[in-house]
Amino acid sequence: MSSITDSYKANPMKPNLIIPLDFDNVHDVPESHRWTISTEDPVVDPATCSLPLVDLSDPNSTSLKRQACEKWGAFQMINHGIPLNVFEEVEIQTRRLFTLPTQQKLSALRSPDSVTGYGMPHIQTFYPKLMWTEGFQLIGYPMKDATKLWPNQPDQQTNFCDAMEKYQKEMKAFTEKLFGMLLGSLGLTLEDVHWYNSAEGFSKHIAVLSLNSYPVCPDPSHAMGIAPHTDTSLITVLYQSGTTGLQVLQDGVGWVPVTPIAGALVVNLGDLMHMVSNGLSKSILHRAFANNSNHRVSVAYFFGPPSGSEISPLAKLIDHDHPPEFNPVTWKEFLETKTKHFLKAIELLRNKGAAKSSE
Ligand SMILES: O=C(O)CCC(=O)C(=O)O
Ligand SMILES: [Fe+2]
Repeated sequence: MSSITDSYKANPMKPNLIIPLDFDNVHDVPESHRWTISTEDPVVDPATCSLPLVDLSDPNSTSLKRQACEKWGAFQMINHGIPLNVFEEVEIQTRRLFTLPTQQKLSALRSPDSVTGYGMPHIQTFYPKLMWTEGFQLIGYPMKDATKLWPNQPDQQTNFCDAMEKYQKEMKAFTEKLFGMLLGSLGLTLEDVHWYNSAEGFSKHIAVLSLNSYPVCPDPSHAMGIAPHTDTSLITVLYQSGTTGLQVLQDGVGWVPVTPIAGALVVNLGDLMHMVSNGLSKSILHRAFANNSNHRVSVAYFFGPPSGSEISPLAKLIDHDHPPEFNPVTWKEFLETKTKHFLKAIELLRNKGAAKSSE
């Protein structure tokens, strides 16, 4: 954990960019938040093109998973085995947090060089217009922030922290399994992953939980909920609370809306998965919009390796015809590169020699 924080310390966010809009007191989209949404990549009709849907209980879904990794870098999944009340409870607590008065939420404002607390996503740094969102990030049991958010409500502090702890526990067990399954679809096993073997399995894995809020917006076509980005994780599991807004970019097709399916979760494959799979698994570019009738919330669990582990294409995927596409890097170094160079980070780590030798 400490070295993830160090990566943010190296590139702290401008303090004024961390503070979300005072959503309680706006009735229009201010100029600072008014986006011209490019139509270069059109939004496609979800009836004609949609993310793959993987039934995790289906033993024959391996090739679908592989295709989802390679072609999309994302999928929805059903029959994941996580009880629905876990999501209901995390959604109730998430909404409870974001409907607090603005001043109350600001009492838990994230500091510029930190990972956890209330504020705008780090990617705000890379866009000239402000986003129509607010977030709260946490690792573990967030009692320090809960006492600031609900200073006179010890029961609420505990209920919030307990729901978040339970959710992270479920997600930890689940993402470990899912990571193994996705490796399996690429012809690999957990034993092929050096940091899995050297760090007592997954016990030192780093994960961050991000609660996202997209308040009702008077003019959603001129506002951006969360701007296009790839996740820095190995895998991200996203609960999108039954509200539309998420879109993924499919090359040559356009922005594909991810229509919520009751009980389903979205999986995004991140930059680290792209690198360890030697480019086989796509790191998906995605964005999300607010809407003008419902307050959209989402809960993203970012699953990554132990912070000091070396990220490099897995040895089993490398041979004469498949040289390593990326130079080895620690997660800490990658995060530093990403917080500085954003979407160009992956290209900066590309092994230029491999590109030449495979030409
Ligand atoms: O709210 C969503 O659907 C997407 C959130 C997201 O992309 C993120 O937290 O990284
Ligand atoms: Fe994301």
